[in-house]
Amino acid sequence: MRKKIYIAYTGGTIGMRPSTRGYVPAPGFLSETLAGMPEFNRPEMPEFTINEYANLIDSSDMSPNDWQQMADDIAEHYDDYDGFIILHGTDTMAYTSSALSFMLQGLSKPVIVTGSQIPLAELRSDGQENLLNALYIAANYPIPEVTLFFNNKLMRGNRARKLDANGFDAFESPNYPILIDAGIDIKVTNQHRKVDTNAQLVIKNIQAQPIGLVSLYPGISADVIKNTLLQPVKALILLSYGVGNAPQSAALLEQLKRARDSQVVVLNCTQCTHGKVDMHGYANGQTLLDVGVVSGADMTPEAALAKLHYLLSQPLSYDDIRAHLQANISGELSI
Ligand SMILES: NC(=O)C[C@H](N)C(=O)O
Repeated sequence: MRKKIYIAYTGGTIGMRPSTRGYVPAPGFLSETLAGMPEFNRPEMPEFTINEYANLIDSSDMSPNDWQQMADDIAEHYDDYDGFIILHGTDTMAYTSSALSFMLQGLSKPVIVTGSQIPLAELRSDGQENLLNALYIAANYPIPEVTLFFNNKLMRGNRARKLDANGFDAFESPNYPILIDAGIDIKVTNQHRKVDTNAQLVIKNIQAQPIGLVSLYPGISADVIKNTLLQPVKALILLSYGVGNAPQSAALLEQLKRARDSQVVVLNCTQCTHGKVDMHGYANGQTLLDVGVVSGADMTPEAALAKLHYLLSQPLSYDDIRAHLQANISGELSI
């Protein structure tokens, strides 16, 4: 029997059409375009249903409320389908796939987020290949995780990053092996979660949380951190240098101490694309540990932000949040 896949269409370039102000999402346009592509209805392909969202958006408009809408949508249709695809813009796709990896716990079915760099209706679009492969993989190589499919690679959703604004190979998984390499042969790399048929889906709700994010740069003033902490925020992500280093500025460290004293979690992620934070390596890193900064290890900034939204939405103490940040919840960090 053909598998049944549910497609939640949220917007993004894949379904856009040109306007006088650049590409915009257009209601009905994606389904209309797909109807003219017979390969989607070949007998090897699964059956699919498309739920086009009422408000199709460029993914730069995504917010945690939209993540919640997607999680609820999947929960509502979970028992009726064999797998789920989320069609999404590429700009914030890695944030959404990270957030959903924390929100959808106990998955026994695949959830694949995908989209394209050129609209499906245009010549040379990558949308057809991305969606066709995502559907085929959801039906035939079901991995019970939130994943991101792009340019023949299936990646863990909370490990993926958009690293190329213009190319078709826009996403990478810098700190974790890809899960499926969909070349001439489809190679499953065995780095994924295994199906547990007894797993029960549990939705963890997220409410938008006030989170600050500061990228360090030579000459940064402590006032930048001070002003970010005034917003107010419940957590601050510090994008530090290398293995987690920051300037030894007394004024800057004072601000981080004040954050700790007012129970604002400070999470240290590296500006480097590859590798992980280890604040024990240098004295400059050690001073951050001394003022209570938590290591983000090899988490991507996207996963770190989503994880903070997720943890701050739970009834957890400051110490609990610090502990959970350093623990592996959904495969987002290597310990
Ligand atoms: N390629 C894309 O989908 C980019 C678009 N701006 C979006 O994220 O919705």
